[in-house]
Amino acid sequence: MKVIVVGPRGKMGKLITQIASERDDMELVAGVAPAGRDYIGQDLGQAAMVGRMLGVSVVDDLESVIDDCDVIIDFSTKEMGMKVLELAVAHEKALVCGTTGFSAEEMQRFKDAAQKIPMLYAANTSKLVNVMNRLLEMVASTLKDEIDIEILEMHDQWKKDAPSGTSKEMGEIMAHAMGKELSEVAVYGREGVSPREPGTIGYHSLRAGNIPSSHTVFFGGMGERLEITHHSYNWECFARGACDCAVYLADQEPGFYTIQDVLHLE
Ligand SMILES: NC(=O)C1=CN([C@@H]2O[C@H](COP(=O)(O)OP(=O)(O)OC[C@H]3O[C@@H](n4cnc5c(N)ncnc54)[C@H](O)[C@@H]3O)[C@@H](O)[C@H]2O)C=CC1
Ligand SMILES: O=C(O)C1=N[C@H](C(=O)O)C[C@H](O)C1
Repeated sequence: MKVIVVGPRGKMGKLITQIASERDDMELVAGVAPAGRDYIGQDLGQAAMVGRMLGVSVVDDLESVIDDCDVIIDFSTKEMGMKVLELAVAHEKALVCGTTGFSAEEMQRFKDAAQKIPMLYAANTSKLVNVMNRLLEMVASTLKDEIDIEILEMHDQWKKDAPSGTSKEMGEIMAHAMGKELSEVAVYGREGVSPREPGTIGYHSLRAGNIPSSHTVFFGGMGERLEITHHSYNWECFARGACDCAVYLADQEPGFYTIQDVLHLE
């Protein structure tokens, strides 16, 4: 399975390159980075700091290498994500996108593309987060508006989007489990709002230092509280999951896939 990594110098891109280079079922064919970077033209192993040469290059033009691959893995920016999607459709290549921060309209473009290509979008490629999502669904569907739900997510100081893509997915899963849409129940920040509006899901984003990713959902009852938390210590769990998604997608027909399909969690 031949793969192109977009953003191979990023936190995720470096780890995806490292892990893909160690797997027998993946073959790296190129990295794609922004024009003007001093590592354009370098060996991908050197650019991604893998510690050895990989015998393929980093280029600044996806279109020049896209026909060499089976699957593109993109963890970059939402602007680049839209460009990658357009090229993937034009060249009928499978695409794994883990970038977050897309609008509802942009997300619809991924779904529309699935008519032509195998498309997998996952705001979080950690196995444990996706198991956690099932637990959240169970609590929300069992207790519905008997409980107050608050989500606290923490990430590094450089993260471009808030709230995180994962917390949006978690909110959607719990809102649907209660028979609602997230847009009806989400409240972003509660400073100055008292008392708490019943039936809402509160969002709180904290950005500090180099925290990789933490998500806690608080279920507040009367005289009791349940907290379900996932902490990542680094970005490895997401990169491993992204590689699993790419291998899964290489064998699929055009369609919209999620990590639930990869993990057989449906
Ligand atoms: N789905 C998941 O499990 C995860 C998703 N993410 C998301 O992935 C995205 C990237 O996260 P990080 O790696 O932490 O960011 P980062 O800022 O470390 O890396 C982004 C990379 O994209 C590259 N890039 C930007 N514009 C580009 C262009 N035009 N052409 C080619 N490359 C371009 C940058 O050069 C950089 O190397 C974010 O949206 C983040 O929220 C991050 C971790 C896990
Ligand atoms: O930017 C990150 O780091 C992460 N982003 C994703 C998100 O927005 O949910 C996934 C994970 O939390 C790490």
